[in-house]
Amino acid sequence: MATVQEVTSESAFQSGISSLPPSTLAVFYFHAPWAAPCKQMSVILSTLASTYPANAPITFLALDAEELPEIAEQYDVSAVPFIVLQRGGQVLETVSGSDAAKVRAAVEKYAGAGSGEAKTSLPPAQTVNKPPQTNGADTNGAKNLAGYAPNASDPKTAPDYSSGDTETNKEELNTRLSELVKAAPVMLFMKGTPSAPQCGFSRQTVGLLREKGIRYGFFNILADDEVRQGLKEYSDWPTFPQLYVEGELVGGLDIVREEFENDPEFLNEHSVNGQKGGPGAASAQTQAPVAS
Ligand SMILES: N[C@@H](CCC(=O)N[C@@H](CS)C(=O)NCC(=O)O)C(=O)O
Repeated sequence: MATVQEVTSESAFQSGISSLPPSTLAVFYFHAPWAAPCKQMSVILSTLASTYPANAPITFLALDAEELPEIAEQYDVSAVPFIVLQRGGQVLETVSGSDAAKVRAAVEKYAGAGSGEAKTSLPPAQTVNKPPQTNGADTNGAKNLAGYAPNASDPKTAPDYSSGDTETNKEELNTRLSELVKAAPVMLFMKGTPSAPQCGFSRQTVGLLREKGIRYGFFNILADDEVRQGLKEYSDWPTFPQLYVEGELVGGLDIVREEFENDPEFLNEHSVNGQKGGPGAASAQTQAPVAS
């Protein structure tokens, strides 16, 4: 049966894909070790892979988006989990977030169904009735409810918010937010991505961080309305961007700009040239894509 192969270097990736027959469907799975939803997606993908025989014209490759930033950038990975389906060098489809049914439907659309003898049960492939998108500006459709409210977009299995679950859902959301704000030592919650900001305030904040050589992770709040609205309440801060250092809110663009003006040492230890750089500090700025 087919398995998911972890790719550990760019050269391994390049030689791996260049040796694929043009008819083989390649499924690239970008993940990050700290992103809880990736744990679930890893299980989903190995289960899905196991439904195909080893000699089927399909290959599953897993890539750590932070370890392999150039490949992640090449495929516009702005959030993890992120799945790319490619054949003959052409990207056919991408799936952002960890909706198992969506991933399975996409793979089956291009590779046909596997034997159906999955190691563990998978949700059936289905056309998901998505609720209306609240953010038209979402660039990649990323919506990461998985791990917190699986299949929330499926009306048959979506949690019933009217039946007294509200407190639990809020707790789950707050747990998720408290993890997200600490996902990297410096975390920027912004509209869009550093390479394609969707709002002038976010663009200027990215510009400042870049100018100062700060290493940071980012989260595109346009891709997740739950995080967008939840974070306002969680941090009692009504707008974006929001910059966090070690999980603590610094503020928006105005505050960040003020901090840089008033304190030449501000975020210095997180800069590429910072004294406390540690391993990897000499490398280029890290913009860790964060689960969204
Ligand atoms: N003065 C603010 C400007 C930020 C701002 O006004 N952001 C607005 C427009 S991009 C916002 O996030 N509104 C709430 C929302 O869109 O959810 C700052 O320093 O960050």
